[in-house]
Amino acid sequence: MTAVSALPTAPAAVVPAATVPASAAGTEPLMSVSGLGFRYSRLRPWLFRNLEFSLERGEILSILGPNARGKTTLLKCLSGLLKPREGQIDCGPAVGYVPQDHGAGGASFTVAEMVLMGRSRHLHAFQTPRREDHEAADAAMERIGVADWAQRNYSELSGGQRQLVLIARAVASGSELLILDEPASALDLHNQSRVLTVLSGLAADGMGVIMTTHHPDHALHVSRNALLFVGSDDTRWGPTEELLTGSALSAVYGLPICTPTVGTVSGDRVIAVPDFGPSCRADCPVPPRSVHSIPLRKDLP
Ligand SMILES: Nc1ncnc2c1ncn2[C@@H]1O[C@H](COP(=O)(O)OP(=O)(O)OP(=O)(O)O)[C@@H](O)[C@H]1O
Repeated sequence: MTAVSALPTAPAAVVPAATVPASAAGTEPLMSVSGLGFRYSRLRPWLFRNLEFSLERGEILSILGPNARGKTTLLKCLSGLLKPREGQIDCGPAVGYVPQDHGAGGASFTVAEMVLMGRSRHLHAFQTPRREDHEAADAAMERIGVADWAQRNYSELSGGQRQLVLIARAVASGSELLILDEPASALDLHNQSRVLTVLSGLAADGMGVIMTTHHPDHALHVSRNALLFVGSDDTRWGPTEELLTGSALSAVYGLPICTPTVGTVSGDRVIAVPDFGPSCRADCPVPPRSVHSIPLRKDLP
């Protein structure tokens, strides 16, 4: 296992995993990962190496990074769908995995049947779902807000609706650890809020949640800790506000991003605002006030 100290020096509060206390409360982490590395073959580059983090009960960990950097691959390793090339994953509970691909395939199941499938790990082969399985599925559909579609055909739902159904299926599974690949990517603003609220509620109930997201705002909103893919051998884990700074996000995504604190109806929030550049329409009512220089990845502390 390569020592974490081999990583470039991280910002002061973004401490290397090995020095992070397992838990302020002294409880066992739900999942702990050390020295994790993966590449699809010897001929392909490493997507990540020396990856270290842990997740406690009641925590939502957000994973961020550019496209094709290896986030889905990491989730598949954490869910047991892919075997890491190196390192170790210690995980006690069963994991509920919600994939990124929401294609309906040729399936002609109802929403209720799809959610009930989440109970399969509680059943023997060919066993008919019991009353408690139906109750768990119904409760999950109510919680996620998809109960009204119970008898609709899953394949006829929109992408966003299917995303909510798959989250309900994972909730119905009763897993203590949910791993979700971009759970809010196809959702409108109201449903993004609904999913973040549901995930926060599950965490408040003592579950652990790991999700990928392309929305720094979502991470800042619900996650105490985040994991940021900076480069193939530079993956950082730390407190969200201290990891997802404007300069770090600008360097990772290659465009100026600032992170102001704004007042909202529910309190002050740190948000991430990207500057999409000269594509801004000419009659934009607020002229740009300053030109940011984008820090390069190599310049990150
Ligand atoms: N089965 C596979 N065999 C070989 N390469 C793969 C396989 N699956 C994914 N890859 C490659 O691994 C890299 C990382 O893919 P991955 O889906 O993990 O990225 P990601 O960070 O989740 O991307 P996105 O943000 O676009 O969803 C990509 O270059 C992808 O083409």
